[in-house]
Amino acid sequence: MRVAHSCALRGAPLACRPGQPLRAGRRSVQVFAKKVADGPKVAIVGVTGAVGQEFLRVLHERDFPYSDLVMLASARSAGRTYSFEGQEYTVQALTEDSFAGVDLALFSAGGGISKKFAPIASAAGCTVVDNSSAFRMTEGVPLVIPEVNPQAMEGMKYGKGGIVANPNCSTIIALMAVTPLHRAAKVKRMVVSTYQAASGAGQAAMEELEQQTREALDGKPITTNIFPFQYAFNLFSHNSPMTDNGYNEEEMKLVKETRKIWGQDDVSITGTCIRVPVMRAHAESINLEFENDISEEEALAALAAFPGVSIINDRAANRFPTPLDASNKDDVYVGRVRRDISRPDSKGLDIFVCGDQIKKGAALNAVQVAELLL
Ligand SMILES: NC(=O)C1=CN([C@@H]2O[C@H](COP(=O)(O)OP(=O)(O)OC[C@H]3O[C@@H](n4cnc5c(N)ncnc54)[C@H](OP(=O)(O)O)[C@@H]3O)[C@@H](O)[C@H]2O)C=CC1
Ligand SMILES: N[C@@H](CC(=O)OP(=O)(O)O)C(=O)O
Repeated sequence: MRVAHSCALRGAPLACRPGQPLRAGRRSVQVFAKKVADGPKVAIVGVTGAVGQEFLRVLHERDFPYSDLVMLASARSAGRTYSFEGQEYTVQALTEDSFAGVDLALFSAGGGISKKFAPIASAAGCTVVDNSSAFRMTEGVPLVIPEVNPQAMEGMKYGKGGIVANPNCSTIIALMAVTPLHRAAKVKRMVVSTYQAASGAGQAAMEELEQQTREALDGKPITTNIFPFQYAFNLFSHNSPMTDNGYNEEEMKLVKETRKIWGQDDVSITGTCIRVPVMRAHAESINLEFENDISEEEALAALAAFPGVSIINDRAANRFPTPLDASNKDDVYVGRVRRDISRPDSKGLDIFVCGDQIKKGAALNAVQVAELLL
């Protein structure tokens, strides 16, 4: 039976409906709790973080069935409470015993925590969807975008143990747009330039961007805790560690993860990742070289037919996707679809993509993966 409840996250009164963003400041409307006796017992690891909070929103929006929820974070947050679908939950400190009786865990507390605790959870029979980079390139661990390669996790189910990795957010957003084109004309080479939002660096980075913006407008000294540079009214090379070949780790994730997800080692990929002062949606400019001919019309038709992709491509109005179009949305937005005139043939395209980093880039993709485990 469907039961009406109000819903609140982070203590603020929120009104929400399945499939709709939560809205603050109104009295509650009807929502349909999916707490069901025969659903999985679900743990959220890193529940207090930017992605952890989004997990709760997405579970709610998608009516994800669960029999119970366990909220886990560091010892710093133990005792904090969240109200979710009409019930109070107390955050517990993550320990090795946290997964007894838990069927499914959504991890988003950083790679170190995943490395240590995901195998412990799996050994206890809990199936893990890991949002960190810890196991993405581990052989035998599927790296899944449900619209692209759901077959990679065939046979896995909640309550049976095992780890599924959620790809890097820039990779997910790029491949949501490029995969339909790849299927239409086979990508040979891909050149990606990203414009990445603060959310990719966590809740504290989002707060720093907001604080610095106020400080800059007020003519005050700029506080820099998260990044070594002023972030407001600035941009800089992605903050992930530099590797020996001059690419940073974020750029190399795009290369390696794309090859694993497509199961194709011979695709050539290069990328430059930049952090821009945008709150929560990443943008990416992508140049593509194909094995076969593909026209702009064919590309647009392939994109329009792909689930989870929306097109904003109005040349006359100079209206194309923006990070704000994509913010808080499930879909990835694609536009600026044009033939690459630097080539003599019809085997090159440019596209521009925007996707919400916390939603499809992280929590939504992970919950869609979890749905495949039901
Ligand atoms: N798919 C992707 O591309 C993305 C992946 N991620 C992954 O998710 C992780 C979290 O991202 P985000 O939510 O943005 O980060 P936040 O900094 O906003 O949140 C971090 C979370 O991890 C928890 N945590 C930190 N230390 C511990 C600990 N020792 N034990 C248990 N929990 C701990 C924090 O709990 P507390 O509040 O108690 O400190 C908090 O809940 C990232 O580090 C990254 O690995 C994130 C974004 C995108
Ligand atoms: N890609 C995120 C960072 C991140 O969390 O990546 P990963 O999950 O690959 O560690 C960003 O925008 O910076």
